[in-house]
Amino acid sequence: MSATKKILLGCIADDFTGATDLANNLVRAGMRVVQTIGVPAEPLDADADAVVVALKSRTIPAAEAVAQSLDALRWLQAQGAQQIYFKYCSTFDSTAQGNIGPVTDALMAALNTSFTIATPAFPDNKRTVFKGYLFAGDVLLNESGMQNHPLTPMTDANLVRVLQAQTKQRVGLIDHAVVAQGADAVRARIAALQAEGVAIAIVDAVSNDDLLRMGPALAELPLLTAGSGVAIALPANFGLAPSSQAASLPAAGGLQAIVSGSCSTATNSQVLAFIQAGRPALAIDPLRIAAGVDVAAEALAWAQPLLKDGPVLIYSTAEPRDVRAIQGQLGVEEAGAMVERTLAQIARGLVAAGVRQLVVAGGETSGACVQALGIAQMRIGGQIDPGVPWCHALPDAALGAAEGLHITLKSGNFGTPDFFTKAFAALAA
Ligand SMILES: Nc1ncnc2c1ncn2[C@@H]1O[C@H](COP(=O)(O)OP(=O)(O)OP(=O)(O)O)[C@@H](O)[C@H]1O
Ligand SMILES: O=C(O)[C@@H](O)C(=O)CO
Repeated sequence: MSATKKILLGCIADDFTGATDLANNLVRAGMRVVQTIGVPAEPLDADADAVVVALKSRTIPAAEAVAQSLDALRWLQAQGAQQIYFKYCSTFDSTAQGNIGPVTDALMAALNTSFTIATPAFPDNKRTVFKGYLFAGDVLLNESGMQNHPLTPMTDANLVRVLQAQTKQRVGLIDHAVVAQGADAVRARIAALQAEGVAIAIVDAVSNDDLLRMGPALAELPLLTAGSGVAIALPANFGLAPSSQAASLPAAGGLQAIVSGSCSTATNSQVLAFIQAGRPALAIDPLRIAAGVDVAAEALAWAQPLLKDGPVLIYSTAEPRDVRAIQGQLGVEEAGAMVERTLAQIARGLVAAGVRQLVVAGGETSGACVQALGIAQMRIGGQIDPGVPWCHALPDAALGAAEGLHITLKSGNFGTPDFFTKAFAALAA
């Protein structure tokens, strides 16, 4: 394989659904984007303005997250990337030990740069930052439910404090009063902060206009760290403007299915809406998997005769109380791993049965499915809902999908209640 053209922007995302979220915003602003699953062993064999390397590094030990991110950086630099973007969650998900701080420090050192920004603002999905405090919807991060997250409980909405606890470099703030004045004011503030010894600045943004206003000031920074929001301002820095061509994918065909392992509030309402719309849906029972039943084979046998009549849903999605009960019996990790393995096997079986339009709900579930399908890279297409695009990929040759698979990876929290029907309509449009 050989690179057809040097890329402009190189991105490192700390999870799979977050990677497609970032890619989606870049595409909407005019870049052609490819997402790779992990760091490729070979040079890029596609024409793209930006590549997003999707890692699963959000909650792994900090040293491993650093090593994987540096690996991704070296590969992106080899593809010609002129600027690097480290993408984390719009709710700044991180453990007490990191990984946002340690990965940022390591990337700054490797890029030999003494200043970068940090902003998870994503106004399209109601994540805003004001005076350094992160809001999810109308409430502070630590009142949004994120304080109870099993892996990354976020108990402080003050991002200057949160990030300062993860890095030895000094963390400062570019507040909204500066952002509102535009790029020159942001540039001046960056210079002043650098003179004070600040290395990383949290940046306020409460609207897309704020992100677009600061955009030109970001062109000079070798490294940006952010959620996906700031991405809407970057293609313009490379002379690119929104175009429908950036989102173009091969024509879609084949059968349609949804595999959902997300148990978030949003996904629960999407499953309910699909069932209420009269579409066929099958619930997976983790206790039957644990009892040794071949639940994947059962589900595939159920789906087979129905697929010709439109999309089917296979889900382990459940309400928090039911999930806790299962976790109490099987253990949190064991239950998760068992369900992920089963759903991944089902995704493989569905594609082998002719599914060519596949929706996967949940970050961990997406990781398991994409890996089981043997997908190495995806071309990013049009947006279904903020943060969720359709993608096109070539799965494992053994699955017989030589024409490729349209796939979308939906973050647990994203999408309107009718997402599962809307997604297929968007592809047909
Ligand atoms: N009924 C269930 N009981 C116990 N665990 C479950 C059940 N259904 C799914 N799981 C597990 O819960 C986890 C859900 O995580 P996943 O990342 O897929 O969704 P999410 O957290 O909603 O999405 P995101 O990370 O995008 O916010 C997976 O490990 C999955 O296997
Ligand atoms: O930024 C977000 O909220 C998402 O892209 C994400 O990272 C989900 O895991």
